[in-house]
Formats: sequence, C-alpha cells, structure tokens
Amino acid sequence: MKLIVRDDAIAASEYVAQYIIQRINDFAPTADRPFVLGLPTGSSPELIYRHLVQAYKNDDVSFANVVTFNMDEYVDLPEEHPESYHSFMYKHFFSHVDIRPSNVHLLNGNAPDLDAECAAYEQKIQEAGGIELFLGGIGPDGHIAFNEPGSSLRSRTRVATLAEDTIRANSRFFDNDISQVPKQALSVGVGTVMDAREVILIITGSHKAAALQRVVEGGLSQIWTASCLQMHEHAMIVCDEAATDELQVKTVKYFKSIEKIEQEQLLRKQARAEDPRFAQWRGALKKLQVDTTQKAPVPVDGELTPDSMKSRLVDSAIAIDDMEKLEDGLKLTSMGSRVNSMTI
Ligand SMILES: N[C@@H]1[C@@H](O)[C@H](O)[C@@H](COP(=O)(O)O)O[C@@H]1O
Repeated sequence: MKLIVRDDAIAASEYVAQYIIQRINDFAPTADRPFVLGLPTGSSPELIYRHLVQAYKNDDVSFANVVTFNMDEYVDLPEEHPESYHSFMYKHFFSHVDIRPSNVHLLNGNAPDLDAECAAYEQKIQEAGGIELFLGGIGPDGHIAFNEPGSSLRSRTRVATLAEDTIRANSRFFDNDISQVPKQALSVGVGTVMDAREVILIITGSHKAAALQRVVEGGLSQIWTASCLQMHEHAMIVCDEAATDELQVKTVKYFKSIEKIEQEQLLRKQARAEDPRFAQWRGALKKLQVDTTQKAPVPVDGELTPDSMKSRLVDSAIAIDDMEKLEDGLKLTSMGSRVNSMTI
C-alpha cells in the first residue's frame, strides 16, 4: 500500500484527479474495451470531480469510453432528492462530461427487491470485466462505502445498516436532523472493492486522522474496514497533512521517502536504458573465479574474520583495477549530474 501525503485537500485532490486522468489515457479505452471506474460520493471527492470536469473541458481526457459503478446509495430516498447519491453524481460529475448514460451504474435504493438489485449489480460489474480502478473515501470511523465497523472483509454488494456515527456525520446534509437521514443503504462490499484491480482512497482533514492511523498502522480489522487495503496489491491512499496528525512521524517520513525514491528511480530507469556501461557492469562478475583451495588459519582469538573477496579472486578475466575504474566511472556519471539535462 502506498501513502501519498500532500499539503492540503486541494493538492491531494489534484493529485488523485491527475492520476485518474493518466490511468484512463494510458489505458486508451474504446467502446469494446472501456475503462471501468468505481466512484464514491461524499465531500472528500468533490474537488476531484471538479478537476476531472475541468480536464474534460480542456480536452485532456474523455469519459466517452468509461464505464462507472458507484459505491452506494441510500435506501428509500427518491433519486431526485438533493442528497441522494444519484443527485450528487449528476450534479458534480456526470452532467458535465461526455459519459454515456448507459455506461453509468448506480444502485437503486428503491428497487422492489433490494437483494436482487444487489446481486444484479455484482453481475453487471462482472460483465463489464471487473473494476479497473476503484476510487473511495472513508468515514471518520474508517468505513469504506457503507461497510460499517464489523462488516465482513469478504462482504459483497448488499443492504447495509448505517452506524450511529455515520448517521450523525451525514446529518449535516439533512439539515442536521438525524431523523431525516436514511438508516439503510445499498453498498458494495469490502470484497467487491478488493476485487478491483486498483484502489485509491482520498482521506482529508484532521477528523479522519484517527481512522487513517488505524487503517495504515493498525492491523487488518473488520472494525476499520478500510484497513482491507493492507491486503490489496495495488492500493494507494492520498491524504493531506491534517489527516496524518495521528500517524507516527516515522511512518509519514517512510512513505514520503518511498515517493521520493520512486521518482529518482524513474530517472535512473531512463539512465539505465541509455548508458551502455550499466550493461557492462551487469556482466562483469560472471567472469570472476574464486580460489576455493585457499584456507586462512583460524585466528588465535577464535574470531573468523572473512577475508575480502578481492584477496580471493584469481585468474580473473578482468583485472581488479579495471573493475575499480568501471565502478568509478559509474560513480562519476552519478544521476545527479545527468538529471539536469534530462527531460522528464
Ligand atoms: N458512504 C459514504 C462513504 O462512501 C464516504 O466515504 C463517507 C465519507 O464522506 P465524506 O467525504 O463526506 O467525509 O460518507 C458516506 O458514508
């Protein structure tokens, strides 16, 4: 799992939006091979949608061959209700881009048979070839979609009952009136999210800090369901500094260093491909022979100090001096001096 930390929610959202745009463009979707994107609602992804809409308007990305599956929807709330997830998605995203209405999938929380609706949703995901990238947020109690604390980590799309904390948190969208918040929702399961080939979570604000800490530093737990990401091969959490408040300093430093080193490695990759000396370096040791008959006497103090490789090399096809020159040569053309002239 990767953790990307940005200064604030604006920068974190921009990072996620750019990442999604790049993934779609690299995938080069067609009508026969669409990019299947899982999407969330909530205040956290709002800025991401704004960036995606702007990118579409700038001709930087098209959603014509993108198929979407939303995470969840309230039960017994009319679709046209301003707080339904249908309304949210059309208001913030679908109405502003070139996505085909037939490619949009949202759970119907008013279906006559909710269980059948959930089963059919899973089926549609399968038929679409599975989800390529699932974007999600989390609740302050660490829930993903509406998989509240205690949900099975293998759960599938189903009727979910909202936890007290979630009802209270979401009452801000219902005039702060808890009685108006639906008590149930249809939600993809933890297992459904885990089946996606890639998962990204956006987590911003100090009110999510405790959850982020449990998700990143705590163990895999059905109480903090977003911790499932620890078991995903391609998972990334993008957060702001405020959300890292409860993480250990060394955890944050470590993840920041991973990002920095990965960027450096991108440059090195280019250098490795361009500089023939890297290939020579790779082959050099194959020609070495080791004199295994040499047996150093055991010192009197009883300590076995391994003799250096250099003293044991005989009859080498390349002389030690040459090897040192080769290593020095590589050091001289260290990446730092080459990076300036490189276009990245
Ligand atoms: N079911 C949704 C979740 O999918 C979302 O992640 C969460 C957080 O929303 P917000 O981003 O507004 O904090 O809200 C709801 O409970």
